[in-house]
Amino acid sequence: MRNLHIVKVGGNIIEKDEDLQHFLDLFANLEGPKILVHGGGKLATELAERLGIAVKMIDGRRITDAETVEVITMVYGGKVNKHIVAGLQARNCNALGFSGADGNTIYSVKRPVKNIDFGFVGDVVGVNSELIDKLLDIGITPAFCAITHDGKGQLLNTNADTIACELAIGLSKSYKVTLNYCFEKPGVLIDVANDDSVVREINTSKYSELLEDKIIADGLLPKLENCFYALKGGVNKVQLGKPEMLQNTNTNFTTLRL
Ligand SMILES: Nc1ncnc2c1ncn2[C@@H]1O[C@H](COP(=O)(O)OP(=O)(O)O)[C@@H](O)[C@H]1O
Ligand SMILES: CC(=O)N[C@@H](CCC(=O)OP(=O)(O)O)C(=O)O
Repeated sequence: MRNLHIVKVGGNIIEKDEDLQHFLDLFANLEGPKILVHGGGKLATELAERLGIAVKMIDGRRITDAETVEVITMVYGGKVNKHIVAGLQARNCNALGFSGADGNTIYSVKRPVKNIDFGFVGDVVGVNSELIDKLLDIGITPAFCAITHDGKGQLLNTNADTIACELAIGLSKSYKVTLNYCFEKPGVLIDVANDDSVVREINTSKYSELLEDKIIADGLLPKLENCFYALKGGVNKVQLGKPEMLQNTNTNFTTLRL
């Protein structure tokens, strides 16, 4: 089976252009087929606030009303996605920008209302891996933003970590996938203020231990849920850390195992 790298880059890196450009250097240098998935939550929050649209987050997920769908479409599908695609083109990496609606690549359903009404937030139902596979075959690097669609004309806001995870599971049928979550920390830290406290390997029992000790908190909670879901779904390797982990050097990062 061929190798495939799927790399998700988070909002804290995207927000600082210098950090984003450094990430793009390392991503563009990866050999072989690759897919980029980007967030941009912080930039969406900034624009919503400038426009006077209230921002509400619950459990790390954005409550997405009709006005917020407009904001995220402009920020994720427009500004951030096109900036990243242009940055990759400048590095001779032939990127093609996608939302899940483009080529029907990622379809989802509006999250059913239980205790909380998240609004126009999508839960992924499927991935059009056939089309993505064909694009990879002709040397295209897809760059996905955090938007999916319901097939009836509605765009849905979908967490970028989840998009990366679902793409990784969908493409694991035809590739040996390494799923990389790049963020501003060198991995899961025992002490979030100390970059030297990286947990190098987390298996399911270590995961339970870290959860019990409340070491895994905030944005890391849904991220690690996605990591283990991906491994159970057949993804070959899942790792978490700073963009340097893409270089295969001696950098510290976290590897997840079942
Ligand atoms: N134990 C921990 N190790 C590393 N990061 C942690 C830890 N606990 C909480 N975090 C926080 O989780 C955040 C990463 O989650 P998130 O903001 O969702 O990432 P992303 O930038 O990919 O969207 C980090 O910015 C960090 O502040
Ligand atoms: C439903 C939901 O919460 N979607 C996220 C999508 C962006 C994202 O995931 O961005 P980061 O990776 O930068 O956090 C949001 O709007 O914040």
